[in-house]
Amino acid sequence: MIHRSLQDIKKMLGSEAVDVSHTDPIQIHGVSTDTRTIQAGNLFIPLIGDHYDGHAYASEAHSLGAAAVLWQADRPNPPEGMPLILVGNTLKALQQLAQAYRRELDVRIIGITGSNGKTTTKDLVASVLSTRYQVHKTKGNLNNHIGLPLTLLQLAESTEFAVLEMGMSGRGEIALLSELAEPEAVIITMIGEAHMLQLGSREEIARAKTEIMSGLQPGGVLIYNGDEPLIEQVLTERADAKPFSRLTFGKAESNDIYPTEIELDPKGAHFRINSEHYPPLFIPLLGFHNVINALAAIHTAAYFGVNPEQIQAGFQALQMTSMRIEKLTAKSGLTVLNDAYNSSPAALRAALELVERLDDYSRKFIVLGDMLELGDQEEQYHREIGRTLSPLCIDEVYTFGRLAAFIAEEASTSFPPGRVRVFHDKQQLIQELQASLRPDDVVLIKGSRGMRLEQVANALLS
Ligand SMILES: CC(=O)N[C@H]1[C@@H](OP(=O)(O)OP(=O)(O)OC[C@H]2O[C@@H](n3ccc(=O)[nH]c3=O)[C@H](O)[C@@H]2O)O[C@H](CO)[C@@H](O)[C@@H]1O[C@H](C)C(=O)N[C@@H](C)C(=O)N[C@H](CCC(=O)N[C@@H](CCC[C@@H](N)C(=O)O)C(=O)O)C(=O)O
Ligand SMILES: Nc1ncnc2c1ncn2[C@@H]1O[C@H](COP(=O)(O)OP(=O)(O)OP(=O)(O)O)[C@@H](O)[C@H]1O
Ligand SMILES: C[C@@H](N)C(=O)N[C@H](C)C(=O)O
Repeated sequence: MIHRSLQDIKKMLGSEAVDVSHTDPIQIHGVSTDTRTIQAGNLFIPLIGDHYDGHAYASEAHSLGAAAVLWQADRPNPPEGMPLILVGNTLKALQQLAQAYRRELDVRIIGITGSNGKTTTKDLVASVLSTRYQVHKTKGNLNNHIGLPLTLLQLAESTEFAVLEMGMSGRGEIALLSELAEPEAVIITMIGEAHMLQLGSREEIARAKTEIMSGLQPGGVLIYNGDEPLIEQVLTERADAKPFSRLTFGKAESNDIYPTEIELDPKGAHFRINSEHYPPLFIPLLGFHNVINALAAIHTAAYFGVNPEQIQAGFQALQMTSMRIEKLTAKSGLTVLNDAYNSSPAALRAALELVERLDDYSRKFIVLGDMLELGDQEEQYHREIGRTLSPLCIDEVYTFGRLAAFIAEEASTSFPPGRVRVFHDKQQLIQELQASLRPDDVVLIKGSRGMRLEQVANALLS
């Protein structure tokens, strides 16, 4: 994490800094925007949010050990008796400080975006690079205009690689993140339908994702899913002036790397790729889509000099973020596939394809929550999923939420009576599942973040 004097911080803030209250040698150790997690020595940066104004917590931050605070100049009554830097805008100051700190480090940065697979690919890339380098990766899902700057400010001076997840839900957001991080390599995992509400079409989603090019260093590399024609299309539109190289991955043999043999089993995926330099590979992740995510990690690792044996070792040592097709076993023996972090049509199709292939369980249940932020086609998207469900591959369908009920309505036309059930009360859903599920069953749980379906997974596991 950042360790600098208050005077240095003021210099790093550049034009954002208006004035500093102290000239004595105050040392800053790390940054916090939240008094609920602040550490002694931190610089407290109060942000103005949806529920609170962080400036109201500046004195509390100081009493909790903050070494200094930033204060937005248009906020009344700046506190006295604590080291303080007056700034034009605290959010912009956070971002400016993060970029300045990044530029002082020797760190090499990899940025990852895409509709789905960002977090998984970030964890895979970090794991394979860690076999050779000191790597820092985005913690959890801290991937937006606040989370990414905080991640940059967490970097140690000795960090060699930073693997940063870049999330968005609207135009211009990825460009900002890329320009803050100034990556040497960028990855676009795939283009789905997530955040269609804000963007309106998959073409616009692709344009938003390719904004990641805007901060790419000259001579950098773009690693992207070659199965998605929209990426090539919008890249042509961009006509980025700076030189960059490109590497493709995907299922099609037209990609630079593609899988040649795949065997999915209950513990993960065995596969080979189209290069004799690579031994058979294994990832401890379920689903074909994760093989594709692993290809992105292979490209990235090889680009930075990690050899095939180190790549396989990295896959074996994978530390995966939770709630991404997380396979868990209840005390009863029930298998829970907790995929509750988020949902969107492409992601749900990937998860359902995985479940349909499973054949080690007595019965297969799916619990599907609403897919949010899909815009005016939301009902159609849910109905399309419902029409893909077959009683030959899935035994029981449980839905939760207004939109997921459309999945059930369509599925009911092909499932026997009583095998498709609609819920709008989470506790009732949990009770019914607990009454129905048996130890040798498997249950997939998936819904958008706003549905909080991890509460269902946790209840079944307790
Ligand atoms: C601003 C902030 O960090 N808020 C976090 C805070 O929320 P809360 O409602 O409690 O506070 P406010 O935001 O209203 O308060 C303003 C500040 O005051 C501080 N404060 C408050 C109370 C207190 O007692 N002391 C205080 O100091 C407070 O800390 C604020 O700084 O807490 C919540 C619970 O911990 C956090 O969830 C909330 O974080 C917000 C949502 C946030 O954006 N956090 C980032 C660090 C982050 O990266 N969060 C990720 C999720 C990011 C995400 O959704 N990504 C999208 C793609 C990007 C979409 C983009 N358009 C966007 O807007 O995000 C995705 O799909 O992946 C995470 O939490 O995992
Ligand atoms: N390459 C992929 N193609 C389609 N779906 C995928 C892919 N990778 C992951 N998924 C699905 O998306 C879910 C979320 O994966 P992950 O968290 O890695 O994506 P993300 O892009 O970080 O998502 P979010 O934007 O919600 O944070 C997975 O559990 C899986 O269902
Ligand atoms: C917060 C936003 N990026 C997100 O994850 N939206 C999903 C669809 C949700 O809120 O459930």
